[in-house]
Amino acid sequence: ATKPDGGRSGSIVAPLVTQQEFQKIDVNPPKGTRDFPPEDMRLRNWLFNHFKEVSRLFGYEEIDFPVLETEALFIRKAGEEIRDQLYCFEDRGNRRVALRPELTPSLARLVIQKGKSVSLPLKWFAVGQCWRYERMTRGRRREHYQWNMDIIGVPEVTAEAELISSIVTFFKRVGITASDVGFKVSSRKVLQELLRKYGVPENLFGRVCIIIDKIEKIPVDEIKKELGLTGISEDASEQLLKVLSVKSLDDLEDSLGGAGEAIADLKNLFSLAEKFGYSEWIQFDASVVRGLAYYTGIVFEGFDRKGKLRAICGGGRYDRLLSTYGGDDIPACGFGFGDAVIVELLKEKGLLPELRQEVENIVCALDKDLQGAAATVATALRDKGQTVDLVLESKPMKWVFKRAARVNARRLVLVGKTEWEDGLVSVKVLSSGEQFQVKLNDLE
Ligand SMILES: OCc1cccc(Br)n1
Repeated sequence: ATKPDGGRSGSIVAPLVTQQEFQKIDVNPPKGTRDFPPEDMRLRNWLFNHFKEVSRLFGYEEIDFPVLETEALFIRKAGEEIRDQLYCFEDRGNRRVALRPELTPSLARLVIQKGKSVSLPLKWFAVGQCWRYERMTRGRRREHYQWNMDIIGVPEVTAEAELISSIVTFFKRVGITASDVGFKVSSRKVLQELLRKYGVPENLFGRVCIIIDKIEKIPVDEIKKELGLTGISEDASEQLLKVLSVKSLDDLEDSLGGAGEAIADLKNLFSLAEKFGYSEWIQFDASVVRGLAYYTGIVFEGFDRKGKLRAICGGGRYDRLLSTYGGDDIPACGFGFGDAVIVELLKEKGLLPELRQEVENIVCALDKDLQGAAATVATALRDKGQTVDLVLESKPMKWVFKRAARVNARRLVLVGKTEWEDGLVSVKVLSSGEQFQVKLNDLE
């Protein structure tokens, strides 16, 4: 019988780890994704903390959901880009799943799941990573983080007015002003009223909006062709495109032949903007449609007034989304705010914060048999809530001073043999050079 180790026993020779067992890996993250090393993570935390603090300022509650959802949650037959780029696959249980491309469908799912156990209105916020699978021809990102705030259960335009106020609050907190950024505001009820006027069936509404949203991205003949494919008459298409170039609410009222819901909503929003104190930030712009099929009313998007960047954020009312998932007919509105364009804008405005690592103390034993004592000192400081970088091995002082500078320590705490016997440690304040000895318990 062969020996258990295939005949190599006797002189036990540790088998060499042969080369093929090490396979050099690609240390870069997958295409279109990012790592967040400390300096990038500090900026991300700074940004997300502002998102979350503003949300809490407005009384919203934080929620979260899985980045993985069933694919069906995002399958809408409206020709949206977000659908074409869905990061979807079949899992090991042969389930069709997708990495979420946005957060709103998950929020809708959670509201329906909670059903009668939650009382309306709900004011929820989330900051979550969203994904798209785009051929990397354009070298664009496949993931970004989105800040969302949503109000569920309020049909009035006060909801949209408050959402815009929260974004304005964020901009002001990071130093962006109304001369840097504005909001284009419109209402899809304009398109809805026109489609009804031309007898276009309701079920085409989402699709038509997605086509119209491409107005500045593809030639107008292509837009007309795609509208024609939905069965809309040439005349109706002309009218739809004409209304998008309307420059004022009064002109819109004229072109719609009287004040319908769309005009009433927009007038109400503009008067509320005055009361919230952000009138200078918003303007009516009939060409804003947004690229998500489920919006049904007010839509808005934040833009940089220099026109150099893509939309900073966007949102609107989506009163039908919950019922399309089999939920009750609950009105809702919200926005999404990505983590990419805002950083480009802050960079351009010179508003990116200088964020350094900060540590109050670097603790170091002066010889290796005091390493335990140094651990005691570190723990005592940490128990007082003080941040400590503990030098974990015996190092020359030159090394310690270099590390103290690198971690931006405020002071150096040295544990020396003679002082420690008297319960003392030596402290050196690195900015002033001030030096003193102190009893460990008195070290604040
Ligand atoms: O803005 C659309 C979008 C969705 C998911 C991921 C990325 Br990057 N961008």
